[in-house]
Amino acid sequence: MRSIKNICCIGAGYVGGPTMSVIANKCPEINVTVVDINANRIAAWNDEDLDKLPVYEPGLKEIVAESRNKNLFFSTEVDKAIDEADMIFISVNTPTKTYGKGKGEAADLKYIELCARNIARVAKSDKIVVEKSTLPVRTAQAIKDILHNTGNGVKYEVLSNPEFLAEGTAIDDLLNADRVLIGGDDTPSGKEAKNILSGIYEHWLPKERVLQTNLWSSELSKLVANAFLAQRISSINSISALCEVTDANVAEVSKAIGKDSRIGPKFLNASVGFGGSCFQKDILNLVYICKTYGLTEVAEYWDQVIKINDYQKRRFAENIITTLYNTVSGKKIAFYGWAFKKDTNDTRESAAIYVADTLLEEQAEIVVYDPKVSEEQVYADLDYLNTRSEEENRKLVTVVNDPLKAAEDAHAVAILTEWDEFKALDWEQIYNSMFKPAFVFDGRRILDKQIMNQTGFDYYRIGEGK
Ligand SMILES: NC(=O)C1=CN([C@@H]2O[C@H](COP(=O)(O)OP(=O)(O)OC[C@H]3O[C@@H](n4cnc5c(N)ncnc54)[C@H](O)[C@@H]3O)[C@@H](O)[C@H]2O)C=CC1
Ligand SMILES: O=C(O)[C@H]1O[C@H](OP(=O)(O)OP(=O)(O)OC[C@H]2O[C@@H](n3ccc(=O)[nH]c3=O)[C@H](O)[C@@H]2O)[C@H](O)[C@@H](O)[C@@H]1O
Repeated sequence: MRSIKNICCIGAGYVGGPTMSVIANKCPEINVTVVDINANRIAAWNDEDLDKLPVYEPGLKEIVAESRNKNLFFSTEVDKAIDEADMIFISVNTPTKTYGKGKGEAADLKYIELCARNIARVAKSDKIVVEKSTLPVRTAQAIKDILHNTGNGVKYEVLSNPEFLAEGTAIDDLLNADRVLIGGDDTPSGKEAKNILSGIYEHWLPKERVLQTNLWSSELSKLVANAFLAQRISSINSISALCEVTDANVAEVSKAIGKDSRIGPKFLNASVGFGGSCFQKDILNLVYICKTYGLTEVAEYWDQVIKINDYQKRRFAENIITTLYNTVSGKKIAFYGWAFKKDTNDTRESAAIYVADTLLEEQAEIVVYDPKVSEEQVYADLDYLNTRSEEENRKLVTVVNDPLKAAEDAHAVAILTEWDEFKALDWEQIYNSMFKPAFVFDGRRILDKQIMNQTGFDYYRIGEGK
């Protein structure tokens, strides 16, 4: 079996960066070069100050510190890294299309195609090309078509190796993956390529956790895994609405049903709605694929997961408005958290953005505090929605770096992200600094209801009557 000396990964984002750092760390005999066209991102990956890495993940900076410039390199020299590599991971973004056919649903594959064409143009020796990005089922066919039509004699094997890490726990997820999935052709060279990639993961994972399948099962399994996970959240969030009007408690319901080993306890936390760059995008993509094959009922079934998620975000915002005597105009609302979950600086599709947008339409004033999200990012997220002018967003929204300051003279605090530090805040001091009645809307159910009520707050949380 061929041995791999050089790996190149195209795309130094939330997946490419952490995944390649772990591979380099666990496979010291392999040189790993992560390349990106975004020079700022590469400069940040190379920054001597490890707190400036472009991705915040617990445990990441330690791994980067151990391996960087030994066998882990970050570079903008894409062609050079492709040329030198035996194995090339494609880990570029695959966002939802914002134009043309499939707008708002299909995955935009232009970056993937550019990578394939770049490889076809540059490669002079045989390569294993690995799809790491999440892709619609059958994308590997398009990649093969591009690679196999160069006429220059270079041979390629295309593998699908989707990534299952979650942000905030990426390093732990990579080091202790439930499974690694490798799809490829069942030809002798396809099997050899799958075994070579399996061998890389077997440096730190038991062999039985590395699954090999055909290409299409692997591509589709990634979309299905995300759809099932998101479906659990929408299921429990739909029940949270029912709990609020029946005096049932969603946490008690989650616990009760989760004890059934057939259901299991994970991913049953009711929330203000799931966010993140992938759940919505991947389900929309699944819906689009089903429609393309004429599977209308299947498409509608999965679309409902998104609809409930939109409903949950809207419901949370509308509850704030109704509770604050049907008007938030000119009222100050402190947002605790902007990231889509704790322990990440990523804000893509964060529920906070949409809750803010609804409240801003009602002329609320919002003060945001998030320990890892910058002021520019908050404004960029709101501007991207195009609901109002950039000036208005800056007039109505302030970003501060102190949670106590955010709450000063506020009418309400809304908890949008479950950062641990919010539990340890001096809530009595917060109460004293706010307008009365002082409202707290806990979209993450992280605070103790009894203590909050004793402190004097009007405390509401998702999935429970007051
Ligand atoms: N973010 C996550 O937690 C997970 C993401 N995924 C999937 O992984 C893929 C990547 O996601 P992220 O890392 O979050 O995206 P990202 O947006 O953080 O990173 C992608 C990077 O690719 C670069 N890029 C785009 N086209 C390029 C080209 N032609 N040449 C060189 N660089 C190029 C971009 O500049 C960007 O830095 C997506 O398909 C996503 O669905 C899968 C599992 C988890
Ligand atoms: O393909 C991807 O991008 C990744 O998507 C998710 O990972 P991620 O979005 O990073 O984070 P999750 O922990 O899944 O959380 C997603 C959202 O759901 C919310 N959530 C999660 C769990 C829960 O019980 N309730 C809930 O509201 C979180 O707060 C967050 O907003 C999957 O968990 C990963 O396996 C997958 O690789």
